[in-house]
Amino acid sequence: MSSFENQYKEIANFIQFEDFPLALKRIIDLTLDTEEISFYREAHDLLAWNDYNESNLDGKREKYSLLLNQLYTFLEKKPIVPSTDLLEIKNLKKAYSKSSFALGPISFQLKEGEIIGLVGENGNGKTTLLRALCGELLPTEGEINYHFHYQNKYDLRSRLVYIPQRYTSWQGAILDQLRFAAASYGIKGDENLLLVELVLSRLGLRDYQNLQWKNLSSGYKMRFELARMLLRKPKLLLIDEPLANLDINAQQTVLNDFKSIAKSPFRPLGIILSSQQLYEVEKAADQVVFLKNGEKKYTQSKINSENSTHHEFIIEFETEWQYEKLYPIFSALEITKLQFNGGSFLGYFPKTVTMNHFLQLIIENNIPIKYLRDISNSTRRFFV
Ligand SMILES: Nc1ncnc2c1ncn2[C@@H]1O[C@H](COP(=O)(O)OP(=O)(O)OP(=O)(O)O)[C@@H](O)[C@H]1O
Repeated sequence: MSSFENQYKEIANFIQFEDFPLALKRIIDLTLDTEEISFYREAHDLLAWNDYNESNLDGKREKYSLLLNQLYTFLEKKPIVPSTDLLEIKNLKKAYSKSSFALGPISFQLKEGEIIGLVGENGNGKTTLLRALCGELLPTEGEINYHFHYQNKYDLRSRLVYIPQRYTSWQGAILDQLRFAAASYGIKGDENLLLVELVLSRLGLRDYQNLQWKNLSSGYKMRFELARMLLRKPKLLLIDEPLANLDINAQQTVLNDFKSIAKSPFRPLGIILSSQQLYEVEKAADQVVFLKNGEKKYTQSKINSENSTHHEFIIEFETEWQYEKLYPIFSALEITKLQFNGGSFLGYFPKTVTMNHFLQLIIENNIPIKYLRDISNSTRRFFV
């Protein structure tokens, strides 16, 4: 089954199980993928109908399914973009004249449709790396190769979008700002308003479109930046700490948004994001690059399973039981180390041990467990 068919089935499921907000977001993604004004109009009409039919579930099921099927018929004829290389950095280094900090050497590759999560404690070089990648900082050594066509530095900056931690401030209502941004990217006439409305809806900004930028919360300011990004259709999105000002639900939502935007079968995008939210980033990213004192300590990859082969089974768990009660039980699994870090235990076992073995022992011995996580392949193990 192609990635597009999977996408279609997933949306059909959202409709069937009445998750209409999620279905609508994904229908808008497909609508944007068509790049056809007639579909922008259809989706716009659906949004307008929605405003007066919030509780009409049967109507929603019918209308959403109709548009989804029309989109499917159109898009199944559109060629799926094969995943190609987007960015390669080789032995990149950056030193500052007024600081002892030095980034690198760092090497990695990014393909279209992939997400890289940059993780690491404060001051370990995440922002420095993103600024070097967007051309704001000149590397001291090494290479940055962008595998997409651009004519000059200015053109390069229009093919990639860098969203820093501190946003530029904007004047006026966000609808007007986005319409202006779209016009400056060459989107004129009816298409301008239709596209901006879709993008506003896609990012949950529809109810705030007439607010002044300065009155948006920081989470919504980030969404506004993403809306500007979607209008520009870049190849590469570099974004510094996008989860920093979001509550836990919004973090999940934004990461899922990143995933579906990056993995569009027709207009894929590469994303590099930095974050302190290790678990959330690990779930969404294809590769996690862990920076420590400016150096790449570890890359976790979902794409290349060789990289994720762990040497031992490490489990983080919480229980009220004490060390002396636990250790003899876990020796049945040949535990090599049991460590308490204040809040939780870390158990280190040979790599032949699996989660099922561990769970079996927990159940057989009736150990009360409050929290449990396999961190054998997680960068979490470097933080504990
Ligand atoms: N323009 C600069 N001149 C001199 N030193 C700098 C400059 N920018 C950053 N640094 C130093 O480089 C180091 C890495 O900073 P950077 O902002 O890249 O880390 P970070 O991992 O993004 O941190 P955070 O999570 O706190 O944003 C820090 O020690 C910082 O003081």
